[in-house]
Amino acid sequence: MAETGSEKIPVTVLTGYLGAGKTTLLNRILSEPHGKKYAVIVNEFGEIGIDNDLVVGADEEVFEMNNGCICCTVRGDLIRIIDGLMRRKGQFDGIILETTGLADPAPVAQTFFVDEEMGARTRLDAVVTVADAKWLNDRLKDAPEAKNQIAFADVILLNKTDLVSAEELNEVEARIRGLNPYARLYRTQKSSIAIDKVLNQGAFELDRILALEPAFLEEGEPDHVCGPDCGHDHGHDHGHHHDHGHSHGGLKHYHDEEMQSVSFSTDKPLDADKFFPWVQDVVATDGPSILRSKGILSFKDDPDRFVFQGVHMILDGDHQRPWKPDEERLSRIVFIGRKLDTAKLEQGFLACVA
Ligand SMILES: Nc1nc2c(ncn2[C@@H]2O[C@H](COP(=O)(O)OP(=O)(O)OP(=O)(O)O)[C@@H](O)[C@H]2O)c(=O)[nH]1
Repeated sequence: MAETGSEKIPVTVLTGYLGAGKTTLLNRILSEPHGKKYAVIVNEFGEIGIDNDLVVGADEEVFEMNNGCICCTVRGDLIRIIDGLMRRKGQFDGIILETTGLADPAPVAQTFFVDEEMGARTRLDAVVTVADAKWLNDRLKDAPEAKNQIAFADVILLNKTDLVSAEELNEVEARIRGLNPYARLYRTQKSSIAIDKVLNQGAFELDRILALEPAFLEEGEPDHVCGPDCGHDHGHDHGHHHDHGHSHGGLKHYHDEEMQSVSFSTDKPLDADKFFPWVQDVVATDGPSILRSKGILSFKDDPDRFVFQGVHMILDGDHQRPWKPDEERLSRIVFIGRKLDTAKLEQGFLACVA
């Protein structure tokens, strides 16, 4: 078992594939009247910082790490942020770290053991994985990260139970159990779960993880294969594969062989009557290759921020809150997927300007 010294700050790592329901869970946790104060760290995929803005109470508590995947380029950032938090000890009861949907949780968890300072001041409480009941089976076939997220979990939320039949649900649960028979598993809708099933679990078991990955405690860079243009010096490769983000001009592309993230923004108000038909058409046509889409939008004559979310072809959207007087009314949208036609997406988005 990991040490559970009471003076150490518990860290909950929230993981799960793109669009599974991590932010939904985070918002639930932060909205509950638990009387506790949590520091939230969000590691996001893409440069325009949408997740940060989707977290409730985002103003004072959320620390964002945008420039790269958490297991590689931003591990230093993570250590620095937590170091800063430690100086404010006593002001919060725990740290919740939401990783990008494409992160392998192993190197993230590793940070808390390999870095001496981190190990002395924090304890990894649990890796909580949100799994999308509708899409998990497909992702287990084509995304190694999805498999690792399940394998490393201490707690699994089998989410979006409303989108599948009872039979499909049993099937996906059996698949999860095949990969990880140990985790506590809960079936959820909209990540609805009692907070005490997720936080303060004392569940992260180093022994089990070492059985899965003997090199877990090795010093140095985490184990994965970087893309050809990563620019990082990795000492060894134990066969993980990971996606890395690289900024090219104004756009940020994430890619290994094929996964990429493209984002666009405009400060001109959008026309809702143009935007919705366009985005519906985009996901209807390219839904299988677009794994995730999301945006924060400013519509003409609308005082509220509109948050739009998509997972493959399923779209969701709602008014979030009024734009603040001093806030720049920037519309931002991100698409994450394979073989994206960037120019066409950009053109389509900009054509939605009112
Ligand atoms: N039908 C259905 N939709 C859900 C459920 N849980 C979450 N969603 C929706 O799924 C979409 C993605 O949810 P998020 O919580 O943003 O997912 P995420 O894992 O944080 O996504 P990334 O940060 O992009 O990886 C949103 O539109 C949610 O409203 C559920 O149980 N059922």
